[in-house]
Amino acid sequence: MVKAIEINNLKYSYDEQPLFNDFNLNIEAGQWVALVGHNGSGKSTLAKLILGLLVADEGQIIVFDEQLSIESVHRVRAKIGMVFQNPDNQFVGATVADDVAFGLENTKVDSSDMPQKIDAALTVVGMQDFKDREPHTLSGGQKQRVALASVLALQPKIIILDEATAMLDPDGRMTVMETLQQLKQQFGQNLTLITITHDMDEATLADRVVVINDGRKILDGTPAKVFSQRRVLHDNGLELPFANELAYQLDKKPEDYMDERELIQWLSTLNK
Ligand SMILES: Nc1ncnc2c1ncn2[C@@H]1O[C@H](COP(=O)(O)OP(=O)(O)OP(=O)(O)O)[C@@H](O)[C@H]1O
Repeated sequence: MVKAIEINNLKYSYDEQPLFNDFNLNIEAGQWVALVGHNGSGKSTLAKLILGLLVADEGQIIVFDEQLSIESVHRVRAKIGMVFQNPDNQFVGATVADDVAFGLENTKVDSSDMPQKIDAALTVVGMQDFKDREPHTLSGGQKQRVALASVLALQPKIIILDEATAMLDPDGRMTVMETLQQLKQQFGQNLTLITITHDMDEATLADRVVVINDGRKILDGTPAKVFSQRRVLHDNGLELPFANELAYQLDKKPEDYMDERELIQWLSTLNK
């Protein structure tokens, strides 16, 4: 197993107020991890620590065998792409293609290779036909896919999406999630995804769900394992995914986890 991220005995305090105290987390290369927790649980802080935007008080953060330090922070950051919540705050270019080019211009990519790299990144997210469009004319979901293309063009090994769908309508959310599913299929072991989200339905799409609260890991496992813990989730201010809550209300036990497709199958058998 190749480790993408290894966090050992992490301690971090804001103004003497401890948030992480002996926090540990290992993420395998190629894994899609949904990091969930209610407001203020520490998700964004963890992302900032992994990126070296905040410096841990104690402990180690290792990204693909390289320990994060003042000396290594630029090399570590180059392995990680970030997509943020507000699609409108992520554009600098006059067109979609300019925008993808902007990140590439800061790298050593030969300018003659740029058009091909821009096209390739936009194709991966299904936005190649929009390359001459002005970003402000796109929908929220399309903007986030372009933001993903800009990150992908830099060939990161890890992409962290911090509430990247929170400002999108259901359609936009769905297209971004479908894009992530495609990325996972296409890149396999070569791309690790971390989605920070309040949306439990989105979290069901990940390989693994990590629930944190007050900087502590509360649950960690497959969606089936984590979402069978209805009581624990409620105690930590979280809901079940829609399909699970509905199944529960229809008298299924919490441990009878089913995703949306399985719920539909089960409901259709009740109808017969
Ligand atoms: N710059 C800061 N100075 C002091 N405290 C902070 C700072 N940033 C965050 N905190 C505190 O640290 C805790 C964790 O915040 P963080 O933003 O990591 O949580 P989160 O899980 O990402 O929340 P949300 O879901 O609302 O984005 C909160 O109690 C927050 O008030």
